[in-house]
Amino acid sequence: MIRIIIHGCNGKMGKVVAKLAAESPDFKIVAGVDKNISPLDFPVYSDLKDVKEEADVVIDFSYHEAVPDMVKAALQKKLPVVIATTGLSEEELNVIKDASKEIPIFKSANMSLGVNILINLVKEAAKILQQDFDIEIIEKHHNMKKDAPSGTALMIADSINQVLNDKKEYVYGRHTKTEQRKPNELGIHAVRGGTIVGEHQVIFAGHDEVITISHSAQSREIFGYGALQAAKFIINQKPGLYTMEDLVKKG
Ligand SMILES: NC(=O)C1=CN([C@@H]2O[C@H](COP(=O)(O)OP(=O)(O)OC[C@H]3O[C@@H](n4cnc5c(N)ncnc54)[C@H](OP(=O)(O)O)[C@@H]3O)[C@@H](O)[C@H]2O)C=CC1
Ligand SMILES: O=C(O)C1=N[C@H](C(=O)O)C[C@H](O)C1
Repeated sequence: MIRIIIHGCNGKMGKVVAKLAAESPDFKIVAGVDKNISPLDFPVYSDLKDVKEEADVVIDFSYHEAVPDMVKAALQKKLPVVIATTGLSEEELNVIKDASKEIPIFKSANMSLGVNILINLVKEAAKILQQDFDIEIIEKHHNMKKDAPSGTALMIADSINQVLNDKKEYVYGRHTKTEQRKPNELGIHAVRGGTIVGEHQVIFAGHDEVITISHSAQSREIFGYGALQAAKFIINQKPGLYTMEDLVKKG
């Protein structure tokens, strides 16, 4: 049985992870960390460094500013970490990279299998269409999401740039633009409203034709399930920074 600490346990995703873990004989939530420390089915602390329970891994769905201290505490405790939180700054990413020299860290802006398949399809399309098609990404999320654009939209954009001969420049929305679109642009657009779980569309627009590759998350459970699979994977790895690609490769 894998013993888990959930960082951000009182949030929307923290609660989903706790519910899925409780339904499985393979996982046990031994403690949680959150700003709100009312106890759940497990003890809840305000800081990872104060957690007394023995654990095998930390799963983090919290807020970008909370991630560096969480990673430093995991490093002290020599605990592997699964990071799902998005909106991380360069500085926060550097803390993660440095820590991954000493502990195994799994990080993905999207824990669903589907988005990771979409990324493979989009890379193939981008290779073929790069000369004549404009690429734009539209993401849609619920009205409580704090970061924009989504981590997934940025991850998709970065994976497109990996395969292009001439790298694109990201353009976020176009509300202040007064000139026409340049060929080297990759537009990224964020929509926020209601309870949309998470939608990503990648549009390849050519002359008189448009190809759209899209993914629509229909529940938060797909992310929670992916995070638990990532936890199972990361506890057996050497120190390093791992992604969904590593997990999918492993089968
Ligand atoms: N990779 C993936 O597949 C997915 C990633 N995400 C990402 O995960 C993150 C969380 O999403 P979601 O659950 O919807 O967000 P919520 O706001 O519902 O949950 C975040 C939780 O973390 C808590 N928190 C904030 N700061 C701290 C801190 N310093 N220490 C401990 N806990 C803290 C929040 O408390 P309070 O509310 O009091 O601020 C809240 O309870 C986001 O970045 C989101 O983009 C979401 C879904 C899928
Ligand atoms: O905040 C969310 O809800 C989600 N965030 C992730 C992101 O920023 O890409 C993943 C998912 O789409 C849900």
